Amino acid sequence: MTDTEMLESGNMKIDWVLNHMPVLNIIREQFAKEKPLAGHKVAMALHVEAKTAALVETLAIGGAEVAITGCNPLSTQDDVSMALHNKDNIQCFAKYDCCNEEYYEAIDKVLDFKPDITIDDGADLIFKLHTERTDLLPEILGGCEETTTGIHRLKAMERDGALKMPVIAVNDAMTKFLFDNRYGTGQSSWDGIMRTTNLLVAGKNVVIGGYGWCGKGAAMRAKGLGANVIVTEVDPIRALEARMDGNSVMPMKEAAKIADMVLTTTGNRDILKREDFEVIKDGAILANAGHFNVEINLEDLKAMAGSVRTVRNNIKEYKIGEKRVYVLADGRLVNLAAGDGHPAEVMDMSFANQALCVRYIAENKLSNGVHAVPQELDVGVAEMKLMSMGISIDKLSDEQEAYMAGWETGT
Ligand SMILES: NC(=O)c1ccc[n+]([C@@H]2O[C@H](COP(=O)([O-])OP(=O)(O)OC[C@H]3O[C@@H](n4cnc5c(N)ncnc54)[C@H](O)[C@@H]3O)[C@@H](O)[C@H]2O)c1
Ligand SMILES: N[C@@H](CCSC[C@H]1O[C@@H](n2cnc3c(=O)[nH]cnc32)[C@H](O)[C@@H]1O)C(=O)O
Repeated sequence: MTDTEMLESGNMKIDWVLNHMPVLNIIREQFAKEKPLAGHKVAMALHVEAKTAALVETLAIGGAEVAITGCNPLSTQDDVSMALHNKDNIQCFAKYDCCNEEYYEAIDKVLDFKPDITIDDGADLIFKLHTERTDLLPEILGGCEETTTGIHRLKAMERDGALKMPVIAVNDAMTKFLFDNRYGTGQSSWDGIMRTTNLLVAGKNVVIGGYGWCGKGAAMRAKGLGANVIVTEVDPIRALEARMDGNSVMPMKEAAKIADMVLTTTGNRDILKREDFEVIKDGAILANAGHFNVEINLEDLKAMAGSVRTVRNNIKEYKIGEKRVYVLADGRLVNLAAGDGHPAEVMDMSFANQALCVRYIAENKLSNGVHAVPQELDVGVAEMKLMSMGISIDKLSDEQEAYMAGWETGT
């Protein structure tokens, strides 16, 4: 593609998703009128694709200057990156398939811009700010974190007294994780796996590693596609929930023997490792929708494999003796590295929360530590989403409110 074609393609992708992000559009209109972010500099490390671009534009419309890079070496869409870089008050440094060095150089470039607000997906910017770029911390009003694992890391920093800035845990908003992690990952992971492999899911043994919000969504959609779903867990309550939702539950070492496809969604490392590869079924297809590229231990797989070759775009074959094991998108998030990420309607709510939380940080002085998304913002996003869907709901009467709040009546 020529540069002009790239630009056009990126802008068309952004226009398409914007037509399906009604809540973000309401916020854009408010931001255009009120300019709540005037004078602020927002640094971002998120998946650079069209829905993220819609968020970036919204912040710029609100008056902010924005610098952005990727949060995963394989999730950037270069046409969208170029389209963003060509917009007023926006700089974009993200590049698809960058090496480790380029990835962290781009994080530095975003920080060179001396932001006062950050948005992370996996805490990359905040980690740098607390290690090599501590000189920038005094200017930081606060940050937002998009994902579960990022929040685990930030809470660990807070526990150790190491977190020196306020952060809003956007992932933990109800209108984020209940929809994005569950329905978003549920749909987009299978979209990524199916378009990459061109294979049938029906009738296959599908193993889902982890039964958290992402795992629940992925298992639910695999079942809907006709798979026999097997869940692995380490948490007894979630394992029980998985069983009562109709899935089989067993340790990975057992599940690997019968798996046609494995999808990891834990946020933890080594969900698939040497002992599982030793027993894994010939032809098994492995994908990750959890965190970075640590859930499938590729070092173990490489060490065991006699040969490795690319057999189709985004599919590597590892040959262990006569056995073949296929890894999608190098074990990175299959929905973003081998797909277009979550559906626009879902990211509409996640990114509405981000935009409102950036505004909240700009307008309120927060203490250092991890903060919840204010409940009124979270409920407000749900109300706007329902309104955009043409759905109205009932209201509590005064009598009902009194009945629910009191203890004198009711037996
Ligand atoms: N692909 C995406 O677009 C996407 C979207 C949202 C979240 N995420 C990421 O996915 C991961 C999961 O997020 P979540 O919100 O579902 O988290 P969660 O905490 O709700 O669920 C994780 C589950 O994995 C289980 N687990 C941990 N170690 C395990 C092990 N060794 N074996 C089996 N199960 C194990 C936990 O018990 C838990 O039930 C995180 O890294 C998050 O950042 C990815
Ligand atoms: N950056 C790490 C952490 C996991 S990303 C998981 C996050 O990606 C977000 N996400 C999923 N799909 C999209 C998308 O299409 N655009 C932007 N963000 C997305 C989602 O909100 C989720 O919390 C990594 O790449 O491995």
